[in-house]
Amino acid sequence: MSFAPDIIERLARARADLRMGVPIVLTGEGTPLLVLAAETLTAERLADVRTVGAAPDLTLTARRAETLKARAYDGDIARVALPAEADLRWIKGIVSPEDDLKTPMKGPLATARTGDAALHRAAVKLVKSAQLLPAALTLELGEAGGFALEHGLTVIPSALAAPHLAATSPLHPVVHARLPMSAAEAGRLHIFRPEDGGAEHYAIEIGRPDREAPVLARLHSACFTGDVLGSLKCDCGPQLQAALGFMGAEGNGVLLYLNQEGRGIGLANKMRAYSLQDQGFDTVEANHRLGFEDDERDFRIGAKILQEMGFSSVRLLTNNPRKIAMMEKAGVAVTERVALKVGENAHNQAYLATKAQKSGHML
Ligand SMILES: Nc1nc2c(ncn2[C@@H]2O[C@H](COP(=O)(O)OP(=O)(O)OP(=O)(O)O)[C@@H](O)[C@H]2O)c(=O)[nH]1
Ligand SMILES: [Zn+2]
Repeated sequence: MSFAPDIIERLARARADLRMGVPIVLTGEGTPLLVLAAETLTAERLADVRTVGAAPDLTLTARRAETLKARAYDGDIARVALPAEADLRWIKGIVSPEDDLKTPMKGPLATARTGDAALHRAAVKLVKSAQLLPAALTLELGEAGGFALEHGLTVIPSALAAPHLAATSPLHPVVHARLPMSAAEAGRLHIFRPEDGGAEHYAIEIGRPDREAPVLARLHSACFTGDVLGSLKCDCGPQLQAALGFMGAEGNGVLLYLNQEGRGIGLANKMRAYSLQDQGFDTVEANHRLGFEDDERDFRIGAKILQEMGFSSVRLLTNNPRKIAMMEKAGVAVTERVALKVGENAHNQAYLATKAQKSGHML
């Protein structure tokens, strides 16, 4: 019998630690690494890191490095040597693009080209999975166990963590209850909870769809600004209402409300992207300047929930070919694509055009 947390539980702890600014320790084949999320780093902790001995690096994604004109010798990441005089402001300026236009010359930045970067890569992945800016202050430790014990830090063995950072967590139904809605009186809301301590996702079942036939389905990603505030910058609110309306009119359907705000980067980062959009960058460029890929969502979650509910084929309401491909790959057949074009306005025309040009959306 053991009360000790397993690797999934330790990863959940590590994410919470990083979000609060607490360091964690990554172990693996190479030298153990002390990891702090750059976004939540404080001046006090930076000063503490400098007392440990080794010279810290600032590990960034290659996307962010490209914006900073820093060479990414490690492929998808870059290890920037932290100059001895660099203070907290300097670090925040490197990892966050808010001031890119005000202070465009941040370099030249020296990046490491030798040594093993596997743990640095794992560090960025972990920080990103905590929905923080994908950048970490990383410091090689002589020894991990005693240091972690002395400071009460969470230790993550990277080999054990890797499969869980790449996989979709299993999800389990928690509860469901009747929910009459204006779009459909015969509604039922199901709550699904992932095993990894991440956000819950919801399924809105309308009517009692036949599990043996393709169900009219929508994978909707949370958009606080569009869904709740009626933002005109995107088409999410009208798409949500139209999808529920179609299902109500047919009498059957399933709408998955996936808590993957901002295409998986979280609301804070989406607002950072919006601020970059106000400086003239489009939705894809803004994500890249922040260090993210165009779309960080894991659509396998949607397939898992549908399968858990007993569905194996869908008529999918979408204009996004990636959603169709990912559903098929995850084992849910898409027998038909049902177009969902609503909510175009003067504010979101460029956004929709960019999605068509750069993300392959069907117009
Ligand atoms: N990062 C980022 N996310 C955005 C932006 N505008 C909207 N979003 C998010 O994008 C997601 C909307 O995606 P969906 O409605 O599923 O749209 P889609 O991928 O275009 O696919 P379909 O609507 O099915 O065609 C939501 O999570 C929004 O919060 C933006 O400018 N930047
Ligand atoms: Zn939106």
